[in-house]
Amino acid sequence: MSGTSTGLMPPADAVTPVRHPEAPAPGELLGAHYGQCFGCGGGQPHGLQLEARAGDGVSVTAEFTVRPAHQGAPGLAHGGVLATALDETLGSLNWLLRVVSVTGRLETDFLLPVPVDTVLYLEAEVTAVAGRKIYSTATGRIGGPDGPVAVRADAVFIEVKVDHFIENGRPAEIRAAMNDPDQIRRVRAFEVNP
Ligand SMILES: CCCCCCCCCCCCCCCC(=O)SCCNC(=O)CCNC(=O)[C@H](O)C(C)(C)COP(=O)(O)OP(=O)(O)OC[C@H]1O[C@@H](n2cnc3c(N)ncnc32)[C@H](O)[C@@H]1OP(=O)(O)O
Repeated sequence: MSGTSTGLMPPADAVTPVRHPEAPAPGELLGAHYGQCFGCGGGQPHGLQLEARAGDGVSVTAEFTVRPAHQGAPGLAHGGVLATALDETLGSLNWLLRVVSVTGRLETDFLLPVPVDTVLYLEAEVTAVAGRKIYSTATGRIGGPDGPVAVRADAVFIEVKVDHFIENGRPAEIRAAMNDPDQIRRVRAFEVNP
């Protein structure tokens, strides 16, 4: 069974998403938005270390290999980890729009069990934008990029300013991030005036 709740339906005044003219070229690796991110950061040994690439239009692709640290049942990926992979892939659409946004709502369908060592082939695209609300959808396939869909999600992300993180993040990590020129460079790729 699969369906989409009304909170995920774009309103009548929603517009077609526009790829930012300075977005990374199709095929380009996007890199982590934060080195300590559980979804994409290289500094998290048990994290997903998901690598996303720009696609055509306002879309991305990504791959994630399920490791033993990601189990829920014996030999199978935890559903929350799979939801994280979808969330992270959807979050990397920020690079294509060049806005900063956070997940407001994420609705996930789990269609097939995903064993440890499986590569999950993810695709995500923005479907509509209404003010600060960014509507998007993602799939995760197994067995190859054209294999069966194991997980899918619909989401609404909400555009925020960088202040969202500065005001809400734990001060020690915020200070470290603001003192890291590489982190500041990444934020500038999203926002003109971070
Ligand atoms: C120096 C440091 C640098 C760090 C540089 C990092 C940069 C790169 C970060 C990228 C990160 C990505 C990472 C992966 C994705 C996560 O995992 S993000 C983490 C999980 N998400 C969160 O923590 C979000 C927590 N929620 C919140 O903070 C607040 O609820 C939100 C989402 C900001 C919204 O609050 P708000 O700004 O007060 O918005 P509000 O005015 O209530 O609503 C605005 C509109 O959105 C709608 N809306 C709000 N919430 C929802 C919802 N849940 N469902 C549907 N619609 C909603 C409202 O109905 C409203 O619609 P309209 O009235 O305009 O039609």
